[in-house]
Amino acid sequence: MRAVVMGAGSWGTTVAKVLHDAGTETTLWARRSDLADEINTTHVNSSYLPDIVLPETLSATSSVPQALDGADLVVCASPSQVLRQCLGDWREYIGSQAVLVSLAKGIESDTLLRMSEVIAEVTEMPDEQIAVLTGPNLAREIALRQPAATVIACTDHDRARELQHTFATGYFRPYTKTDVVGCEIGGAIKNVIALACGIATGVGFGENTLATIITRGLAETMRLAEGLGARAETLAGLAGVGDLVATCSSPLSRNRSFGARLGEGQSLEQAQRAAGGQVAEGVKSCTSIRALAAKNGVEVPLTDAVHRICHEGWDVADAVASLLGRSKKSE
Ligand SMILES: NC(=O)C1=CN([C@@H]2O[C@H](COP(=O)(O)OP(=O)(O)OC[C@H]3O[C@@H](n4cnc5c(N)ncnc54)[C@H](O)[C@@H]3O)[C@@H](O)[C@H]2O)C=CC1
Ligand SMILES: O=C(CO)COP(=O)(O)O
Repeated sequence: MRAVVMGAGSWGTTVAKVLHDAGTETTLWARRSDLADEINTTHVNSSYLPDIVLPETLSATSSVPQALDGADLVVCASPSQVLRQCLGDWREYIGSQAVLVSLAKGIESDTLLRMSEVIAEVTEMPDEQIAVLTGPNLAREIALRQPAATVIACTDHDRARELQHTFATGYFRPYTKTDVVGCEIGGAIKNVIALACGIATGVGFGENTLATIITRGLAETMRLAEGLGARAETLAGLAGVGDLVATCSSPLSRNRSFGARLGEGQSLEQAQRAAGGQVAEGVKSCTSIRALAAKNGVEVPLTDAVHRICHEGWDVADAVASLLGRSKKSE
């Protein structure tokens, strides 16, 4: 088995380290040649994972043909909104028998497709060759080898089991699932809910507000996921509640931090500048998830409020009034 991780952001770099620790021969592809050089010579990715020393035998390249040559496992580590464009550049070098694993947590703008759907559309690979890895996995903690679990989902359970072995280490424990839809919807929405938690923290609201957002965010996630054919149990697991709790609670989350800056009064542009090139997927996915929900007749009031704060000029008071002024319901 030879693996390549396509994308040397914080999660791509970390997953390459996990695969290496799991005993899988792994190459990391970086868009920038200076970053590939830095990883090869200093074994550090100072742009995205400063202070983490990478294994000396983990090599990086910025050449797409070299990275993909002979790769059995292609891990797609680009942000959601550029994955299609990246796959277009990679497609001709991906072997017909290769297995593709998506790490991205988002819904594509305009098409409203999940990432595994984007991969299938661009590469024309069958579903049995496409999997998703998702769960409560803040990159820095995993890079420090702190224990955590994840989910590897593929419609072909045997394939998911093979990948489970490929990614398993003494600190990283993958579980398998066949519910790809539930896993991807859980991973995409939790970023939006983490933005909402960050906004609440930024304006100074406390734990009751956060617990309310997380719990009602989970309800919203389950409604949409089930509406799209997912199983409720998936959202009760690592890819749903697990990731939601980790992302909504941690100052390491880029989405939560982005939301906090908005809550403190920064503009979208100021918060984007402060993110320093790191992706907060929820900022774009709030709009695509809202549209996906509308298309399927599912109510997503928190996602709607985050979209309006990010893109329609609402302030937090508008969002609170709208959310708490909704018709009264049973839980
Ligand atoms: N960082 C984390 O803790 C985790 C991230 N993820 C997901 O992994 C995906 C990748 O995120 P990170 O590695 O964290 O990214 P990052 O925010 O650390 O780095 C940005 C990455 O995007 C690439 N990039 C930026 N603009 C691009 C463009 N126009 N074309 C191609 N590539 C471009 C950069 O080269 C870099 O690799 C995201 O969907 C994220 O939600 C999932 C689990 C954990
Ligand atoms: O997906 C993540 C943790 O599982 C990372 O979240 P952020 O993108 O908000 O940092």
